[in-house]
This record gives sequence, structure tokens and C-alpha cells, in this order.
Amino acid sequence: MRDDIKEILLSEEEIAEKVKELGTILSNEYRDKNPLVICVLRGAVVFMADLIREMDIPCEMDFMAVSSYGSGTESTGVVKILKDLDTSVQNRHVLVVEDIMDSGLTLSRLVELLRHREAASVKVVTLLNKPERRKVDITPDYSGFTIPDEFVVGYGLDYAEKYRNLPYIGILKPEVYTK
Ligand SMILES: O=P(O)(O)OC[C@H]1O[C@H](OP(=O)(O)OP(=O)(O)O)[C@H](O)[C@@H]1O
Ligand code: HPA
Repeated sequence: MRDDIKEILLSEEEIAEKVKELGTILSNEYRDKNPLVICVLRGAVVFMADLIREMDIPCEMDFMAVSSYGSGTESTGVVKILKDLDTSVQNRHVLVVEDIMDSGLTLSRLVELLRHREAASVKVVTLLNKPERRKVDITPDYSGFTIPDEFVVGYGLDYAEKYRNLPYIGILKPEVYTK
């Protein structure tokens, strides 16, 4: 797997430090609010697992599976809900956890849906933000790293379902997805 990586963008240590910082900020923000923390499957699962262990407040979690990339590197523009929440968000403070905001299509669709379901508040935390690629007007409420317009994998992020288990975030060699 390492041979397919052009460059390590974020090391395990850099990620761990950032996740700790975000955990502290979110603990202060959501103290006494018993937030419903929503993991957007599948990419966010690694970030979510680390983040909630850096949040020293009561919270609940639930999962939603959506997909817009299929097996490619460009959003199809169609955000499919593959698995919905088991919990009602009505009157709950909702924190959506994502691995990356790229075109913004996935999160704008999700935020709209959760607001429509009458959540008390909806905020988004993303580990990575690629603002150069934005196709809709959305900004994450909390973001770990702003990254350049490169296709990245690892720490949950995949290309065609591969590389999610890399412990760091690396830039994928373009020849891997152009061949
Ligand atoms: O801002 P966007 O352009 O919408 O891109 C971000 C979304 O794309 C990826 O999901 P993907 O559809 O690849 O599914 P996955 O989480 O299962 O990898 C990623 O995990 C985000 O959910
Ligand atoms: O750079 C990326 N890598 C993996 N999945 C993604 N989904 C949107 N952007 C990316």
C-alpha cells in the first residue's frame, strides 16, 4: 500500500495532536448538551473513534451511510443515503463528524436533511477541508486541516475501498487512479 503513496501529508502524530485539540474545543462547546454525534460512514469511522475518546462529556452516537463517490475520485453529485439514523434528531444538538469536505455536496445535503428533521442545532466537524474544490456554499464549523487539491487516502479515507487502514494521510500517486 505504501508504494501507492506519493507523499505523507499528515503523520499519525500530527493527526493525534489535532484530534486532541478538536476534542477539547468540542467538549467545551457541548458540555451539558448531551450531543448526538453522527458518524458519516464509512470514511469518518477512524476519526470518529479517536475524536469521541478526546471528548470528556456525555454524548450519544449514531451512524449514517452515504455515498457520492462510488469507486472514482470525482463526486457523482448524487448523494445516496445507504443507511439512515436509528435515533430521532428532533430537538437534539447534532454534531456531524466527517473525514473530508471536498465539493461540499455530501455535507450540505446532510445538514439540510437534519435541519428539516428539526434538530435543535446542527454543526459539522471535518478532519480535512479542501476548499478549492467546493461546489456549494458551505463551510465546516470545525476543521482539523485545510489541504490542497490532491486526492488523499488513509485514516479512514479510501480510493475504491482501499487504503482506509493506513494510520496516516497520504497523497495517492495519480497513476493509481488514472490507469
Ligand atoms: O464534499 P464531498 O465532495 O461530498 O466529499 C466528501 C465525502 O466523500 C467521501 O465519501 P464517499 O462518498 O467516498 O464514501 P465513504 O465515506 O464510504 O468513503 C467522504 O467520506 C465524504 O463523505
Ligand atoms: O481526497 C479524497 N480522498 C478520499 N475520498 C474523498 N472524498 C472526497 N475527497 C476525497
